Formats: sequence, C-alpha cells, structure tokens
Amino acid sequence: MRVSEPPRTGLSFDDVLLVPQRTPLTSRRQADTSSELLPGVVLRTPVISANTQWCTGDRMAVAMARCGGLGVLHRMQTVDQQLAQLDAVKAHRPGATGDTRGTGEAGEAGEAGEPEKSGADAGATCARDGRLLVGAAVGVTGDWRERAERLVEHAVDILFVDVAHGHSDQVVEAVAKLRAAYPGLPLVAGNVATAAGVADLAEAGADVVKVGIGPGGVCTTRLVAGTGVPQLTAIMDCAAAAAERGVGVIADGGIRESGDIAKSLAAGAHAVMLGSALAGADESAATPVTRNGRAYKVSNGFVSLGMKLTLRHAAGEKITREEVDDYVPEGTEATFPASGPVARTLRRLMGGVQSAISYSGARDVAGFRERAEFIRVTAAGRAENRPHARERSEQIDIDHVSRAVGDE
Ligand SMILES: NC(=O)c1ccc[n+]([C@@H]2O[C@H](COP(=O)([O-])OP(=O)(O)OC[C@H]3O[C@@H](n4cnc5c(N)ncnc54)[C@H](O)[C@@H]3O)[C@@H](O)[C@H]2O)c1
Repeated sequence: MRVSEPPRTGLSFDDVLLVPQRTPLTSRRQADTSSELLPGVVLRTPVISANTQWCTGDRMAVAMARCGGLGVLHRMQTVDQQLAQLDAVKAHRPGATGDTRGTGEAGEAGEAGEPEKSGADAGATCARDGRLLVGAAVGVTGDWRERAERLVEHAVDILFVDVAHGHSDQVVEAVAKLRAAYPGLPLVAGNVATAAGVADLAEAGADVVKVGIGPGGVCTTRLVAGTGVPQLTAIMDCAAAAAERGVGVIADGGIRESGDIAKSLAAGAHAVMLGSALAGADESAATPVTRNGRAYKVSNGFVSLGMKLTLRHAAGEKITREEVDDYVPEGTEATFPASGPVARTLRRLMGGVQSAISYSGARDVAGFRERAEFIRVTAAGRAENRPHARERSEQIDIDHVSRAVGDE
C-alpha cells in the first residue's frame, strides 16, 4: 500500500467554480460550443449519449446526431440487434422531417439543439457520405471480434471499446488488434481515470480515450470496489496526458447540469458522455412508465444482470436465480423523470455552456479551455451555489414558466 506524497486531493465538479473574466461578447448566443472530437469530426453539440441499454438505441442515436451531438449504440444486445439499430440510423435521411438544430443568425453560433423550422438537418453530425454519424460499442470478450467486423461492414463511423476497467492488458490488446485490422477507423477506448491509462490506450492505437471510473449517476463502483478518481481531477490528469499524445478525451459520468459540462470542457474534455441526464428523454431506450399520474422512464435490468447474463437474456436464454445471485453489480437500476424531446434538454444544456464560455471571456471551446480558471470552494461556497431563498426560487419554478409559454 502507498499513499501519494504529498497526499493528492481529487476534485469533483462541485469542488470548483469557474472564475468570471472580462468578455468581448454581448450575448451568450455568440459563444460557439463546437468541439473537434477527432480530426474531421466536429460536434456542434459536444454531447454523446451513453452506450447503455437504457439510453442509446437507434432513436436516441438519430436524435443526438440531428442535434449536432453523437449517439453510441449499446452492446447489451445481440450482434444482429445492434446491426439492425445501426442500419436504422444509417437509413435516416437528414432533412427528412422536423425538429433539429438551427444554424443561428449570421455571425452568431446560435443555440445548440435549436429546432429549425425548415426541417433541414443543418447542424447535424454527418459522415462524409451525408448520412448521420453514429458510434457503436464493443467489448473485449466473447463475440467481440465478429461484432466489430460486422459493425464496420455496416459502416459504423466510430467504434467504442467500452469496458469498466479499460486500463487492462485485455483492453490494450483488443485496441491494438482493432487498430491493426482497421487502420483508418476512429477508435475510442475506455474507461480509465489516470494519465497512465491514457498513455497505454493511446499507444495501442486509440484516437480518443473515455474517462470516468465510478462517477456515473447509476454507478456504484466507488461503493462496491472503493475505487475511482474524483471526476474533475480524472479529466484534468487524462486531458494533459492526451494532449501530449494528440488524442482526444471524452468525460464520461457524473454530469448532472450544464455547469458540469462546462467544467469538463474547461478541464480539457473534447466532449462529454451523458446517461442519466438524457435517459428521461422521449428518444431514450429506457422503458416509459406512469407512476401516480407522472411519466417516468426506467432502466431495464442490465445493471442487475451484468453483461454476460444480459446478452444471454437478449438471445432468449433462461437465466437461473443462482446466476443472478453470483453477479456483483457495480450499479443500480434507476427511474428518470420524463423530460420530453432530447433536443429540448440539449438546448438547455448548451445554453448553459454558452453562458460559461462567455463568463470566462472566451468565444469558443478552445479559447475556453485556455482561459478558464477554476477556484476551489468550501462547504459554505457549495451551500451558496444553490438557490437558498425559498420564496424566490418558487417564483422562477421552471414548470410554471413552461405552463406560461404553453410548452406542455
Ligand atoms: N467505468 C465505470 O465506472 C464502470 C463500472 C462498471 C461498469 N461500467 C460499464 O458497464 C458496462 C459493462 O462493463 P464490463 O467491463 O463489466 O463488461 P464486460 O462484462 O464485457 O467485461 C469486459 C472484460 O473486462 C473484465 N473486467 C471487468 N471489470 C474488471 C476489473 N475490475 N478488473 C479486470 N477486468 C475487469 C471482464 O472480466 C471482461 O473480461 C460497460 O459499459 C462499462 O463501461 C463502467
């Protein structure tokens, strides 16, 4: 056993605030949230929907790409099921119908996720062939090679090698094999929480590393395994190592509000991955339920069963009680309040990020990363951060505002 000397402090999102700085902007709408995840892949909304069974299927992947973000199809299903979802995303015709993100007025970046009345997918994330860009997850055991091969045959744009402990020999070897088999294919690998993890995955051939051990909204790794690095420190450590090697970073987990997205980008992430924050959306793969007259979406069993049993269940096999009892889950099932179209959530989140960029005196994400200054806060500071005048916070109740503008 050793304790790092001098003892290091791991910081979480709530441990810091961004210090306001003089801005040249006259409106937050002038701030540009675009971020280059990979050479040639720019996300106008640097948000990726999580590759979990209760977040990203084809509906969510289409909606995310149309809003300028990205969806990653989960692997908690058979290869054929995942391919059917991939084909469905690729069959979507940008501009075919409705609600997408606008380009904003001339000279302004516009608000992310903004519906565009003309129906054109103007700000959508597209591949070179004009179809929507989409990612898909693979593991490192079982049929993973076949899964990867068939996803590539079906024109997946980015492969995500996603394993709980990504800094393992097994994952490093899998990434190296995929890199050798598909030299030009964008590869994301994770999850890790240290500079050493980034170095090994980058060396193996990952273009982007996914960062986060245990911060997720439904994750219990830190309780079950007592393991993890507070997420802001993990992002900062990993982003520094990634910058040295010219690879990207996705901050995965622990983000509840737009301020946390802003802090992640300021700390060096090129995009964030959201699960719980998007799972209540109409397009999420979670199951809709109504309880006491209110609409919710619920996660659907993967967490309690784990990867192997979930895959057997998806293939129609019977699972015994013993097998379920033998599995040690590192997560918890969850219920998410229904939150309407994901475009609405993204618009709100990106509005917050635009505010953060302008408060830091920057115009875009690159400038934000350079200029941002974090100040640590105490418990008293954290208490001050939240609305604390009850009558006033009731006055600005968001449901009340929605009703007033006839949003519901
Ligand atoms: N990063 C996190 O905090 C976290 C924690 C738990 C699960 N998850 C997510 O759950 C999903 C399933 O992940 P998974 O890894 O269980 O999938 P999986 O069951 O496909 O496991 C992949 C391989 O990693 C090995 N593995 C898993 N945890 C390990 C550990 N602690 N040490 C060494 N090897 C380990 C497994 O034995 C297996 O060989 C993924 O999406 C993952 O990101 C994430």
